[in-house]
Amino acid sequence: MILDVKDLTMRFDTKTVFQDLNFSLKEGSMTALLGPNGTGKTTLINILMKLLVPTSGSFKFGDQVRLGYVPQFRNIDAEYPLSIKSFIGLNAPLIKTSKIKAQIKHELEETHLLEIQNTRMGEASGGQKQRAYLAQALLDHPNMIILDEATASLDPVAKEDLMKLIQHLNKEHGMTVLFVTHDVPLARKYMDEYLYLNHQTIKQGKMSEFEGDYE
Ligand SMILES: Nc1ncnc2c1ncn2[C@@H]1O[C@H](COP(=O)(O)OP(=O)(O)OP(=O)(O)O)[C@@H](O)[C@H]1O
Repeated sequence: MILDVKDLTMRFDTKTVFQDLNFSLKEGSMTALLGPNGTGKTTLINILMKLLVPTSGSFKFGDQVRLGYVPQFRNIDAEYPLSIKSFIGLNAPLIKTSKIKAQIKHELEETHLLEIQNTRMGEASGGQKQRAYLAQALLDHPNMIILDEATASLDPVAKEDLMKLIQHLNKEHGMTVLFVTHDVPLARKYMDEYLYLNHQTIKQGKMSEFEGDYE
């Protein structure tokens, strides 16, 4: 197991977001974290990223885990001056040795951004910006990535491109994927398992057996 969650409970003041969540993720799995608005998906991710402390319960990552996090791309100002390449390099030491330059180039290739590396982030499309965030995360050589609504504001083609890239990382590099989304059809197409957070509890199963689209 790459992640084991035990009796995890989160309360804000008197509001219980979820109670006694139990689940685990297998190494190399592709899991969609689904659930209606406000059921605590982001809260759960923030706990796993150690940005929030749970009220009770625990979780444990496998000893070898290197966790990467890909946020939903922000509305970067059209005037934002950094190129795609420089933006990715923000997640690397300031002094760019040849080794680091080679790593950045590798991630530009991996995320299909090499040819447009000098485009300003402000001018890049939503899909390109989202792939730049992914490339930033990949610089840390993660073997597990958490993506928070990474396809939410992308057009259909950009969505498919991103999902194919994630699929490639999973199949070719054995990356474990936890993908927060509201897009059930997309999850059905690309994910193997689901975690469904609702009514303060979580259900886990095979994506092909997920019933309904809850929206
Ligand atoms: N810091 C906080 N203080 C108090 N309540 C909070 C805090 N953070 C989140 N909440 C509440 O916890 C609940 C879960 O929020 P969360 O953002 O985790 O849901 P979500 O499933 O990610 O929603 P969405 O799908 O809309 O992104 C919400 O009712 C929210 O108002």
